[in-house]
Amino acid sequence: MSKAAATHTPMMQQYFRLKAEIPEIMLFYRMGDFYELFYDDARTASRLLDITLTARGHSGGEPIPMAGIPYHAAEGYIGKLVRLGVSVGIAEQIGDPATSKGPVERKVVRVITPGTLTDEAFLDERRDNLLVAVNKQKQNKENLYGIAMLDISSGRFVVMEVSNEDSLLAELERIKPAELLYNEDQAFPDALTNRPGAKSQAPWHFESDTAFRLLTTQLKTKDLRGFGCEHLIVAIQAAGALLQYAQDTQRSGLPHIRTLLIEQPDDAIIIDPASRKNLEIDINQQGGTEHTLAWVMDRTATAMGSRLLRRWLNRPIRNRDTLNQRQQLIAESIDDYHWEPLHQQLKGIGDIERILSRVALGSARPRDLARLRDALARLPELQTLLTSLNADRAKELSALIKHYPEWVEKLQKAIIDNPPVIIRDGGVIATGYDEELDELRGISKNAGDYLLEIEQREKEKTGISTLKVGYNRVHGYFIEISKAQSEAAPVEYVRRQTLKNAERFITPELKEFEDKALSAKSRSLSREKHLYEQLVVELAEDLFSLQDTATGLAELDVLINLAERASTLRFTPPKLVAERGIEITAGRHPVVEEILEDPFVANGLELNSMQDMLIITGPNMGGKSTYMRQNALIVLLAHIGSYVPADSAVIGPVDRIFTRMGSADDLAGGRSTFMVEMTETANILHNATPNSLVLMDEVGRGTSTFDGLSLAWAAAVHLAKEVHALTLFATHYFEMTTLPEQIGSVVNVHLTATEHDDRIIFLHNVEPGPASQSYGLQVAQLAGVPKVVIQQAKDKLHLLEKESFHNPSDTLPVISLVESPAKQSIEPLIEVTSGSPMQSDMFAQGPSDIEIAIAELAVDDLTPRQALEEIYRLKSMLG
Ligand SMILES: Nc1ncnc2c1ncn2[C@@H]1O[C@H](COP(=O)(O)OP(=O)(O)OP(=O)(O)O)[C@@H](O)[C@H]1O
Repeated sequence: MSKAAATHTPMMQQYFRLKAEIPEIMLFYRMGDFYELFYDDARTASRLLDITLTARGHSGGEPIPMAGIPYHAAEGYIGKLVRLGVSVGIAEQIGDPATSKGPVERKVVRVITPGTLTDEAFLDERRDNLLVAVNKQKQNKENLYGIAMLDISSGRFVVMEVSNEDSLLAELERIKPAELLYNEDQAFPDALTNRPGAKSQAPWHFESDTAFRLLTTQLKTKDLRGFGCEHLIVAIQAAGALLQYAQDTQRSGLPHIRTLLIEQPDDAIIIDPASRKNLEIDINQQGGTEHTLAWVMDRTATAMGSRLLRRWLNRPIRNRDTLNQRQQLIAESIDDYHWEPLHQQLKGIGDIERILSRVALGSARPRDLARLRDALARLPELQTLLTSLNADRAKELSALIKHYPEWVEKLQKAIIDNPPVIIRDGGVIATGYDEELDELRGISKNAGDYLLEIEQREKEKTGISTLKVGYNRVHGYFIEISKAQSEAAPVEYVRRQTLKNAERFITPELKEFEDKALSAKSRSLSREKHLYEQLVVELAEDLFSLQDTATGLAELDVLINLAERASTLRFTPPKLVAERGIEITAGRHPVVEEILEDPFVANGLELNSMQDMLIITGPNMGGKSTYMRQNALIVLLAHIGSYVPADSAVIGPVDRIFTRMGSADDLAGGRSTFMVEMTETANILHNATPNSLVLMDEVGRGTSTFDGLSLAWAAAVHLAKEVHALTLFATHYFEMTTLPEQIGSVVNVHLTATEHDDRIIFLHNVEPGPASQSYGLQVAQLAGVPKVVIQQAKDKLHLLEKESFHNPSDTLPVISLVESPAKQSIEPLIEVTSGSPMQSDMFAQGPSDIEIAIAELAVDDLTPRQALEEIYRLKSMLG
């Protein structure tokens, strides 16, 4: 303790001791009915929570800044702080104030951090809340990254390793950690360390031996071989740091963490952060959840199902057997609407996954147990419904889910129908569950009746008419008999008090009643608490089996949900095949179709080894982006096991989905729109494979026409000739439509539109061949650009078209491909030839006559007179 601290009051000294245990964490220090915060914690809390900053006395001669939060309202404030990324430590009084010398003993009983939340009140029920640790190691000159993640509210604990920084960032974008721990001795990119909730940890947290010991102790195993991850050293070190942190914050065992799962990057379709954003899987471009794929696909009955569905959508898998098994269950559920009663049953199940974690951590609330009781009571009916499905996965899930008749009976007997939120004030345990509790409750409730009963009985027994039972605070319960009759009191009556006209007695029975009655209330409360805790402990003994049940129910919920969606939205089962390619007939965009009031125009797609790139042209607003995205979403849905919005779909292996689509500046990252566009393009060119689905939308539009077109061209050529990726390439550069003439596997398609009364009508049909017209001005008119501007644009367009006709060498470039001799050579040769009807580039015109004249002036050689003449000449050229 510092010298200054030594001059503090004993209470403040205790505060400092506790604060030193968790220096980085905001400390809530319990004082009676308040939590008090001091110094910087008080200042920060006052700012963040908008609460008054005051002072509590002086310490070391200085006023102590203080902010107070009422105990009963603490939950709301803590929730707000944690959502803002602040971790909170709770110091409770654990000593007995009556017997304490000096300040009552206090202890930090819990630390609540953004990534280790379990309370229902703090969590978003439809979103995983993950704690993640990352670690890095050089291996053969390459970096290897280890990632460990834990959902403490379900016990799911996963490790993985990735081999480069991009993959690391991509995984983090998928996982979206609420809190992220990284080794402070290692260099990580700003994109990682600047994430909200990122925290550096001392390097020794990541030591192998400690990690191994912690993990084997937690998982109760001798080594990690059983989990198949003993070779993932870098990830295991991260897992050790993570587990240590979780244990430190929970300050209790974590029995619900019992296994370690491995995610292999190759098991899933890889989606980089930009593509994830573009595809709007569960978060839209604005950061909301509306109009996303999850928004359409999620009608799950339980919150745990909803979270699992989001996990699936964010990590589509590639294992065809698993996917086919899911499809099989969906198919059977659609038959005869089997999904409907199952969905109804699941609705009554609730979020038992999170309830069970709270059971494991000993923090389950009465309503948790009531919900668990109601959920378990539904299992027999649900199991019966499941038996009507023959799919292998249905049988496996049924085996996982099980029955718990003893628990249903016990919980039904133990917990009242609608228990209060907390156990503190009692009223949770039902009558008839425990004799002792019933008796204690009976005493406090029926004390009056009982006393009358004793009085009546004693009167009859003794024949003393003046006998009555009474109570005062000093002497407690007594039997009072008038002086005159007091001699007739039986021998077991013990004299307690003599009054002027009466004697007061006590009997063993009354004494016993007194003991019971006086303490009945508090004893019934503590008995109730004890019984409750016992129930939670006993439940925890069945934890593993109950957790399996929750896992099975969550998956069943997702699959039943997919069956409902398929049936309601007219989806069909995709065929997953081993041959490369994608063939879709009448595909639809699941989200646009939902939002659109007009009918959605379905479009097919055919990509295979003979034809692996489509150049897509068509007017703005014609539906190019929609078409490209719908194909990516169909592929994605097929890889969670879902049916897809198409009349039919045959899908070969897909290892990655890349999208390069409209982007904004990355101002925070210091990158312009064009820079973002090119970074994403580079990523695709480097990493795409023949099995990758690549969507390129208007590549090159962020720079001058010549540069943009050249880049777009070169990128397309590289993808078509070198990578052979399955590519959809939308462009407004009409010149790109000549590519199929040079590369056999590239095909033109276009989105159709037609003109009616000078207005454009979009037909949204994908047809073979290039678009014949661009309709840019019509779309601008549609968008409300002022009439005079449209007219001016039309005039300019005519002029440009005329000039391009008369003076071909001044106009647009058409690019012809020179066979690229080597793999690296992706540079096209630009030849300036005839113009194009599609797009004219005002800025790409050659210099005007007047510009040429000015450029040719030899200014230094002119006399003043000649200079004046030149000015006249130039001016006349303007006229
Ligand atoms: N197949 C379709 N059926 C019905 N409506 C469609 C279809 N495709 C697109 N649309 C409608 O057209 C709008 C514009 O589509 P989209 O953004 O895909 O056009 P685009 O060709 O990519 O335009 P731009 O070139 O300006 O980016 C969509 O928001 C949707 O309302």
